[in-house]
Amino acid sequence: MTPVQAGAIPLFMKNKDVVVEAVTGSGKTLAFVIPIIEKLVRLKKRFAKNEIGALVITPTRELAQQISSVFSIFLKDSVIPLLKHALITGGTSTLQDDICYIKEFGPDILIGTPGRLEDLLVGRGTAKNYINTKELEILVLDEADRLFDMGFSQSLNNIIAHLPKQRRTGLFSATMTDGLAEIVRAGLRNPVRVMVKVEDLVSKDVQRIPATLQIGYILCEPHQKLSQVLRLLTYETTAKKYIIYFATCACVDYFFKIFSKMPQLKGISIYSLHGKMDTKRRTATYRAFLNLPSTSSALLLCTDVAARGLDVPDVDFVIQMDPPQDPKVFAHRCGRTARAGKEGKAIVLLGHGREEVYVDFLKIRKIPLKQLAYILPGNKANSLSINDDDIITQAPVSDDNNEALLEQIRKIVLMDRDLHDKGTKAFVSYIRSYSKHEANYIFRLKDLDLGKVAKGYCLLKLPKMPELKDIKIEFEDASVNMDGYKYANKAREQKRLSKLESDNAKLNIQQTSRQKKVFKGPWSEKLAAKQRRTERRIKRSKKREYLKKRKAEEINGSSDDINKSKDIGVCFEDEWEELQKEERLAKKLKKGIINQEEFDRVMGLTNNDEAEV
Ligand SMILES: Nc1ncnc2c1ncn2[C@@H]1O[C@H](COP(=O)(O)OP(=O)(O)OP(=O)(O)O)[C@@H](O)[C@H]1O
Repeated sequence: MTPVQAGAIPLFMKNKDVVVEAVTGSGKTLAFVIPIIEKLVRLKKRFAKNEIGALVITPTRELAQQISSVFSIFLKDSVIPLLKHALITGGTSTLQDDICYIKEFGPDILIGTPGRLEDLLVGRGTAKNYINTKELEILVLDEADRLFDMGFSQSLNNIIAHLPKQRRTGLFSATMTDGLAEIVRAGLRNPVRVMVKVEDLVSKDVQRIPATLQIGYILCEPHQKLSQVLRLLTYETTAKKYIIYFATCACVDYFFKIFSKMPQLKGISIYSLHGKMDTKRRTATYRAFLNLPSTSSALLLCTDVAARGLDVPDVDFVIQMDPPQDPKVFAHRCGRTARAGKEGKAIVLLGHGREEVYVDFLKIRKIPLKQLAYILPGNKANSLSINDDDIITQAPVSDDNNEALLEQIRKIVLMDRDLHDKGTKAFVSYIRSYSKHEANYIFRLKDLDLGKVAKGYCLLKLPKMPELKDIKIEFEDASVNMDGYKYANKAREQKRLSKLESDNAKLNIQQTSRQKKVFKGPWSEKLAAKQRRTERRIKRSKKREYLKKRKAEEINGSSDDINKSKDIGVCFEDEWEELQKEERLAKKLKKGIINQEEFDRVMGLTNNDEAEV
C-alpha cells in the first residue's frame, strides 16, 4: 500500500468517518475503492434493484469514468461477481436511459457527478426519485473541496440530505480545506483526519507536492509566452507526453487550431479538452489521450476540467500558460505528472513584476518553485534542468526569434478568418478570466500589458471591449482589409459575403437619405432663401423668449401681458398659432407619422430653403 492507503483503509474499515488529504498521485482512489468493496462484500447482502450500498461523487465526468474503471478491475465477473457498479454522469445518456439501465442492471455502487445523481436520488421538479438510498452504507466525496464550491453545493446538499444518517463518509482530496463547516455539511461524525506529508530530503521542509515533482517558473512578457511554450515542446527531447493548461475554453480552442498548423510541432499528436465541448467528443479525446502508446509524442491542451484527479499514465511535462484562477488548482494541475513515484516536471509562465509575488504566495502554501532561464533559441541543454542553480536569467528585451514566430502565426491567422474570430474570442475571455483571479492582489488587470497580450495572441486588430476603453494600449495593428478577409470554409465565406452585401446595401440607403440636397438654383434665389430663413429664425427666437417670460410671469402672478407683447413688437396671435402648428408637426415628424418633406411642405419650407440648414 501507499502511505495514504495504509493510513486510511484500516480506519475506514473500522467504521470511522475519514477526511483524507494526500498529495496528487499518492493513491487516494484505492484508499476508498478497497474499503467500499470490502465493506459491501462483508455485508453478505443482496440489494434490491433500486437500492444502492455505496455512492461516490466526483466533480467531473472524466474523473467519475476513471474511478469506475478502477472499480471494474475488482468487480469483473470472475473476481467479485455479487457486486455491481454503474457510472452515472449525464451528458451522453438521458435521465430516462439511466433509470431504465438501473432498473435492469441493479447496481450496488453508483459513481457519478452531482447533477445527474441528484436527479436520480432526489428527483427534480415533478419527477420522482427512482433510487432508494435507505440501505446506503458508504458515501465518498472525491475532490471534496471542489465539490463544496459554489457550483456544486446545492446539488450536493440535496443529495446528502436524502441519505441515511447511519452511514460512513469519506472526504478525499490533495487540497482538503480545514473548514469545519464543510465537514459538518457532509454529515461526518467524529471524523479522523489522515494527512500524508512529504518531506524534502535535503531541506527537511514539508511540502504539498510529490517528492518526485519538480516545479519551475519562467519569467517573460505576455507576448513571449507562446514562443516559450513552443521552445519547451521542441527542445525537451526526452519528454513525450505534455499537458498545457489555458485559462479558458476559448483559449484552448484557439491555440489548438494554431498549434495544429505549426510545422514546428509536426509529429506530435495534439488533443484539446474543455468543459464546453460536446460530451461525446470530450469522452473520445480523453480516452484517446489516455490510451496513447507510451512511445508516441502527444500534447493535450485543456482547461481546469482536466486539472483534478485524472490519472493519465506517463505524462512527463505539465505547462501552465497562466496560473489558475483558483490557486488551489495549481498543485492539482502540476500533479498530472510525477504520479505514483514517477519523475515529472511542471512549468508555469509568469509575468515580470507583480506576478513574481506568486512564487512566494505558493511557497507559503508549501509548494516550492524554482526559477528557470528564459529559453533562447538554441540553448537546449540547461534551460530545463530544474536542478541547475545558476541558470536564473531575465527575459531579453528583444528576442528577434520571438518576433519572427509571432509573424509566422499572424500569417497562419490571415489564412482563415475563423482563426481571427477564435483569437479575438480567446483574448476577450482571457482578459475577463484574468480579472477574476482569486489572488487578485497579485493578478491585477491594471498591471497587465494588454497590448502585449494582444500581440501574444497574434491579433490582427483589437476588439472593442469595455476593459480596453480607458487603458492606453501600445499595439501594432496589422493593416488588414477586413472586407476581403476570407473564411477558409466555403459555405461560411459565402454566408459572410451575402451578409456583407446586404449590410453595404443598407448602409448606402442610409447614407443617401442623410445626404444633403445641394441647391442648384441661381445665386440670387439662394440669397433670398437665406434671407427668409434668417428672418424666420429671429422671429422664432423672439417668440420663444416671449413665451418663456410669460410663463414665468404666470407662475409669479403678474398679468401685464399686452404691454410686454408690445415691447417685443410681435403680433403673436397669428404666430402663436403658427408656433403651435409647427410644434404639432415636429412631434409628428419625430414619431414618424410624417416625413421631412411633408413637414417642409406644410410649414411652407421649400426644398431649396432647407438645402443649407
Ligand atoms: N499501492 C499502489 N502501488 C502501486 N501503484 C499504485 C498503488 N496505489 C495506487 N497506485 C497508482 O498510483 C497512481 C495514482 O493513483 P490515484 O489516481 O489514486 O492518485 P490520487 O492520490 O487520487 O491523485 P489525485 O490527487 O491526482 O487524484 C495510479 O496510477 C494508481 O494505479
